[in-house]
Amino acid sequence: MRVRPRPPQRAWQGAQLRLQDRNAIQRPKIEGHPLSAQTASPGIVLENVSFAVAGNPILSGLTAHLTEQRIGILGRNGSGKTTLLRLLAGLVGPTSGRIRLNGIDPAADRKAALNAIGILFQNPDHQIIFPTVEEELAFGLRQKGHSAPAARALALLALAEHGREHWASASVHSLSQGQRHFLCLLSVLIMSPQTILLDEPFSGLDLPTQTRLTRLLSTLPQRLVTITHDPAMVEGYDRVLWLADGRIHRDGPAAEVAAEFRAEMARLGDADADADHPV
Ligand SMILES: Nc1ncnc2c1ncn2[C@@H]1O[C@H](COP(=O)(O)OP(=O)(O)OP(=O)(O)O)[C@@H](O)[C@H]1O
Repeated sequence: MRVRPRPPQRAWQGAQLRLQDRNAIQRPKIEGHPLSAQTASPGIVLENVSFAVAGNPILSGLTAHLTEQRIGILGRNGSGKTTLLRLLAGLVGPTSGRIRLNGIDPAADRKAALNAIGILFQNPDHQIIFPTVEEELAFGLRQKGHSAPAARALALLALAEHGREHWASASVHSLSQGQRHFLCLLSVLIMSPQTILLDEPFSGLDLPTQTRLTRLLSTLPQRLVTITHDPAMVEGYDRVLWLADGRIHRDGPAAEVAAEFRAEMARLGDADADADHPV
């Protein structure tokens, strides 16, 4: 659960991400299956990355080269996870240091970043911008150059593959929070990005939906970067960065880091520690 007020620019950041570069997007012809991935990639490079707001450091000196397919960013509330995700997505640039995703500077090369990166925000209402399911799914495809009928056909195909063809003309407001979340995931997958950034992907979802999504996510060929405060979410991953107080506290094999994190959280819980403790 979030314990801090969110900065104002966070609201509608998904819509902004999708709308602000509307005119900058190329219109290449997309071929192949809508849910297929693009080519594998050299990875994510963070070189001494720092980010500050009005002089207050939020992230400090992050350095890592991430080439694994399943990467977890683990940390307590306020540790800087979402800020790191926003930097990786290029929604903001670092105050100092260098970020590259598959060779792209995501804050500088918006056009390339929009094609290469998909983001699933924690709150689907920060992401959905169209009134119906079909329009929501078709939007990105239209931006990528598909004709309206082709985008519609691909949207219907994606829904049918998940047994949701009856959602096509539904108003997004008629869907539950979990269903809207699932729609957002489909909107990301239909674009076939190389890298998918997931912000607390199971937040607000019931257990069957979590199980279904876990299964779906585990089959994806893309690189996934998942941010979470829940070690169970990432312990089967390849690598986990543990963020604490805006720094990388620990970086290593997922099972190891998740176990250490879990033990430390249990220790803090037993000590009835304050939620703003740096670790
Ligand atoms: N634009 C901003 N202006 C001021 N402070 C900010 C801004 N963005 C983030 N912060 C602060 O930076 C810290 C890290 O925030 P961030 O949202 O990245 O944490 P988080 O690990 O994702 O937390 P949570 O798990 O609660 O979502 C928090 O103390 C937050 O209040």
